[in-house]
Amino acid sequence: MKMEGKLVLVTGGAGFIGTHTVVQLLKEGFRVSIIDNFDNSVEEALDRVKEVVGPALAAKIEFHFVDLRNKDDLEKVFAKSKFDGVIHFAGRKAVGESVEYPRRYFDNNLIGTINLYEVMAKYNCKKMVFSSSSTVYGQPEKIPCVEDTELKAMNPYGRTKLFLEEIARDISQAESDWQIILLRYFNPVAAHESGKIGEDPKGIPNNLMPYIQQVAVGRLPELNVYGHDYPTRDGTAIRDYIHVMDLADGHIAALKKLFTPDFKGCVPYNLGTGRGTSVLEMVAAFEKASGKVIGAST
Ligand SMILES: NC(=O)c1ccc[n+]([C@@H]2O[C@H](COP(=O)([O-])OP(=O)(O)OC[C@H]3O[C@@H](n4cnc5c(N)ncnc54)[C@H](O)[C@@H]3O)[C@@H](O)[C@H]2O)c1
Ligand SMILES: O=c1ccn([C@@H]2O[C@H](COP(=O)(O)OP(=O)(O)O[C@H]3O[C@H](CO)[C@@H](O)[C@H](O)[C@H]3O)[C@@H](O)[C@H]2O)c(=O)[nH]1
Repeated sequence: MKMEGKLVLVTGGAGFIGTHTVVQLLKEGFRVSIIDNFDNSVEEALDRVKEVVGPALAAKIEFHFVDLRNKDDLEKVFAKSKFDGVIHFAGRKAVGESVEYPRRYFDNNLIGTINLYEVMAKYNCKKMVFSSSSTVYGQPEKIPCVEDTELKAMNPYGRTKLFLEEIARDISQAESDWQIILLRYFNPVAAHESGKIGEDPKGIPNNLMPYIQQVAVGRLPELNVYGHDYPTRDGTAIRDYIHVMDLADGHIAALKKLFTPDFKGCVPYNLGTGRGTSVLEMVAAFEKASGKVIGAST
């Protein structure tokens, strides 16, 4: 299907998954408009995206420094351009922080997304790919989880994702012209092969992979391995890690599906590999690939 020239709005496009997805969107022929408030990213990430894609494709990116909670600013972006669809990454994502400061998560993730739906409706843009998370399955009794596994969020961050999924389902149920895909990511890791973009969160990383990376380059002294008595092969917790470029391609596939004439309603898809890796296996794989020893508390 020809995507040449279609204009996609990418919220949170300066972030980890956003930057990698923008690269793939441009390569597929889309034009990209990015909204970000640099809450967890830096402007340089967008310069790096431009370097990766080269000047011809870089000319197809526009950027708006906007916080989604500011509906007036958001409206100005929609008033300027007619978007063919939206990929919505923007939000906060740290589970621990969400337990300590739940209102931050309700404010950013819920209000920001509700504003986005309102403005999209007003400007008749009704195609959305939404960043959900495998966290909506809580601690599933049976793995691998499939899309109709029971949904059960276990912390404020997870609850925002679950609420936002319910909101998407309610909107598409009530208004049949919406087309929404909910992508439930497992654990995104790694970086673009150029090494020019990657995962570089502000402050001390919450996630395993960027933490290991910062130990490798000497920014952090050692990795604390959380938990050694899980019922797993080496006692450390197992996750399903998916390469961020595969995840980015998953967004292109989802977006293309929204442009097929027979797609209707709101549909969830898992984005993972179906394979589990323990924390210690992840450390060993990183050591092998990088040639560096990762100091880890045992
Ligand atoms: N990385 C993961 O492990 C993971 C797993 C499952 C789901 N997700 C979801 O995927 C999405 C993207 O995750 P990521 O890893 O790229 O995170 P990220 O923090 O790197 O990117 C999010 C981007 O959104 C921006 N942002 C946040 N709030 C905003 C607001 N109110 N207005 C405008 N911009 C705002 C941030 O500055 C950042 O650039 C998030 O919704 C996250 O919850 C991530
Ligand atoms: O310093 C660290 C950091 C993590 N871990 C462990 O490493 C594994 C992976 O942790 P992390 O990268 O934080 O992933 P999750 O806890 O699975 O949470 C991520 O994956 C979820 C499902 O996709 C998303 O919803 C969340 O936003 C995202 O933070 C877990 O067992 C952690 O206990 C450590 O041992 N030490």
